[in-house]
Order: sequence, then structure tokens, then C-alpha cells
Amino acid sequence: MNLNVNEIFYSLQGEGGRSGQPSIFIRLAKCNLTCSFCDTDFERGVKMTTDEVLREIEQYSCKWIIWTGGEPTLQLNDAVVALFKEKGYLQAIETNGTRRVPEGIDYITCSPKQQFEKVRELIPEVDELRFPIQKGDPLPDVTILPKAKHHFLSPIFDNHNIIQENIDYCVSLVKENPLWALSLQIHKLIGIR
Ligand SMILES: C[S@@+](CC[C@H](N)C(=O)[O-])C[C@H]1O[C@@H](n2cnc3c(N)ncnc32)[C@H](O)[C@@H]1O
Ligand SMILES: Nc1nc2[nH]cc(C(=O)O)c2c(=O)[nH]1
Ligand code: SF4
Ligand SMILES: [Mg+2]
Repeated sequence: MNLNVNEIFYSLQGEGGRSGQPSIFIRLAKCNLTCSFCDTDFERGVKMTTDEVLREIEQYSCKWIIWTGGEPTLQLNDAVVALFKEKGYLQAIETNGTRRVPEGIDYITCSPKQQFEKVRELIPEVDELRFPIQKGDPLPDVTILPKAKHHFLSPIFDNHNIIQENIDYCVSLVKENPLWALSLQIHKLIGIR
């Protein structure tokens, strides 16, 4: 099986409910959306077999993978997830919610950008909803979103620079709406990948 891989690196999950946990990031190339605020260059990719990916990541003692991108659901399928599970990996995914998530993923973060009703049809339950928010954005309506264990608002950064008004806005939103919690991109704050 082949994957079009943008980059593989070992770091700490910087966002959301697994923040701080060591994780192997496998960033798959290409996306089906073009979010104006996107902080990632995901276009370039190299073709790797799943065996090559497994060989590349065995240098790390960590057993958690984060599939991200780009949009990882464009490439991941049940067979790929089953293979990495068989090799002993626990798998998280970061997805924009436009496509089905393969069976067997251990932790789903969904960060919907559009058509929330459709997201719920495709992925009825997620571990985490995480919304990138800039000042003035409405609070997402949980009644039309997938059921989630955790709800995060993530202030939009300008690449690696904080935008204080987005942070202040998210802080006031979560104080007024305590279902939600603040997620900060800690990897950017502490200067790691
Ligand atoms: C680069 S995306 C890749 C995964 C998937 N395409 C998605 O959007 O969920 C990973 C996460 O970064 C968030 N993100 C992208 N650009 C951001 C920015 N400038 N500030 C804060 N979060 C951002 C996305 O909303 C998503 O939660
Ligand atoms: N440290 C770190 N944590 C992350 N969590 C989600 C990321 C992503 O780009 O999907 C990301 C990332 O790029 N770096
Ligand atoms: S869906 Fe994700 S990767 Fe794609 S453009 Fe939007 S934030 Fe970037
Ligand atoms: Mg990132």
C-alpha cells in the first residue's frame, strides 16, 4: 500500500485533549479544502509504501501516531489503519470532517470547517471537536455537530505568532459557554514542531 507523505516527525501533540503527549506525526499530502488561515504547507509529497513508513517510525519508542495533513482521510483506509494497529500503534487523526474516518482509529479530533450537518452524518461521534476561531466568529452550534467528549476553541495563530485579540475572544467565549475549553497551539508557544 502506498501513501503520499508530506512529512514525518516526532513531537508532542500541541493541541486539544491530548496536548503534551508524545506522538509521531504522519502528515499526508493534499487537502480538499483551502482554509484561508491554514498554517500548513501540505502540497508536496513523496510516495512511500506503508512498510517504508513503518521502518521510518520504528526509531521512536512512542506508540502513538497522529495522522494529519492536509486531509488524512483522502488517503487513509481501513486496511492501512488495521496494519498499523497490528504493529502495535495507537492512532489519532486530525480531520476536517468532510469524509468518513476509517475503522479502528483510537482518537478522533474533528475540526469542521463547513456543512456541519453533513459532518455529523459522516462521523456521528468523535473524541474531540476543535474549532479554529478568530475574533467575531460565532460559537459553533453543538446541536448540529457530531457528539463529542471534548469541545475546544483554538484561537487562530498567524503562522507561529499569537494573535492576542483571537485569544482574548476565545477566553471570553469559553467563560460564557463553559461546555467549551481553550486549546492553545502549545508547540508554537514553546518553539517545537
Ligand atoms: C493543519 S490541520 C490538518 C488536519 C485537517 N485538515 C483539519 O483541518 O483538521 C490541523 C489542525 O490545525 C488547525 N489549524 C490550521 N491552521 C491554524 C491556525 N492558523 N491557527 C490555529 N489552528 C490552525 C486546523 O483547524 C486543525 O485543527
Ligand atoms: N506539535 C504539533 N501538534 C500538532 N497537532 C496537530 C498538528 C497538525 O498540524 O495537524 C500539529 C503540529 O503540526 N504540531
Ligand atoms: S482543512 Fe485542514 S489542512 Fe486543509 S486547508 Fe483547512 S486547516 Fe489546512
Ligand atoms: Mg500543525
